[in-house]
Amino acid sequence: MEVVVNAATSVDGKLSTRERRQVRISGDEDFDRVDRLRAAADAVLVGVGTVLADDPHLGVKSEDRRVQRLRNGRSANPARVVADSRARTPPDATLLNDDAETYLLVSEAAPPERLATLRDAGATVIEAGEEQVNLSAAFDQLETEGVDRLLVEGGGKVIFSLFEAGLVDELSVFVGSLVLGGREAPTLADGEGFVEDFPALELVGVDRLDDGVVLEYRVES
Ligand SMILES: NC(=O)c1ccc[n+]([C@@H]2O[C@H](COP(=O)([O-])OP(=O)(O)OC[C@H]3O[C@@H](n4cnc5c(N)ncnc54)[C@H](O)[C@@H]3O)[C@@H](O)[C@H]2O)c1
Ligand SMILES: Nc1nc(=O)c(N)c(NC[C@H](O)[C@H](O)[C@H](O)COP(=O)(O)O)[nH]1
Repeated sequence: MEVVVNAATSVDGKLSTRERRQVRISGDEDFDRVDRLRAAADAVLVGVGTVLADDPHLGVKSEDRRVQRLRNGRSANPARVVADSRARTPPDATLLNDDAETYLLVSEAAPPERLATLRDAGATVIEAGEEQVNLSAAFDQLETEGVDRLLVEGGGKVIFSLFEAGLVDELSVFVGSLVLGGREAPTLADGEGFVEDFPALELVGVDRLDDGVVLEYRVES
């Protein structure tokens, strides 16, 4: 499976404010670029922290692109995937609506009654890992469901875990012209952090977009 990570950060590497409040970091050109990435993906993944903070939809915004997907024999929208070890996704979350299929990646620690509620709300549950989701094992199961290209839209904890597990193939980051600051504010890669064996990135693209830049990398290890 090809795993593509995309995020928008402030110039100091933050994904949002210390209150985890969404900020408009990029602009319309970047949102259109993200829409193209979504349209090219079989599924779009976020961590449950992002679901709780932003209640995202994760669908393709452009009707032309949805129509093109249907013409190509695909679903109008990519599937939605939430890394959600303890099944904390609210049953009324927007991404559980009927616009696309939704997979919840959970661990053995997820309470069975939560799983029953979320299945009733339309989710397909994939279990992998004891305490936290074992992303590598969960991705193997997603692949059997036909997910060959997965777009990851954050947040910082999930992105770090994916790098730690060596699962990232491509990374694109829109760096906006603003400073959010705050040592508690989520960054592109949170979690424990690396002290050695940092992921090796090859810079393959630099583009000016909106009032910022998009940096594109291929991940070598
Ligand atoms: N600017 C952007 O592009 C962008 C994109 C997405 C999110 N955000 C922001 O990021 C913040 C949320 O990020 P976050 O880091 O708190 O949460 P996150 O979205 O990374 O979710 C973290 C949660 O995912 C679950 N999880 C399951 N398996 C995991 C694993 N193997 N490793 C790590 N986590 C696993 C855990 O329950 C964990 O608490 C919000 O403030 C949101 O607005 C910004
Ligand atoms: N490209 C981009 N520029 C930004 O300035 C910004 N704040 C995000 N943030 C991503 C984000 O945290 C959301 O999760 C999804 O953008 C929501 O997606 P929907 O519109 O609900 O489909 N992304």
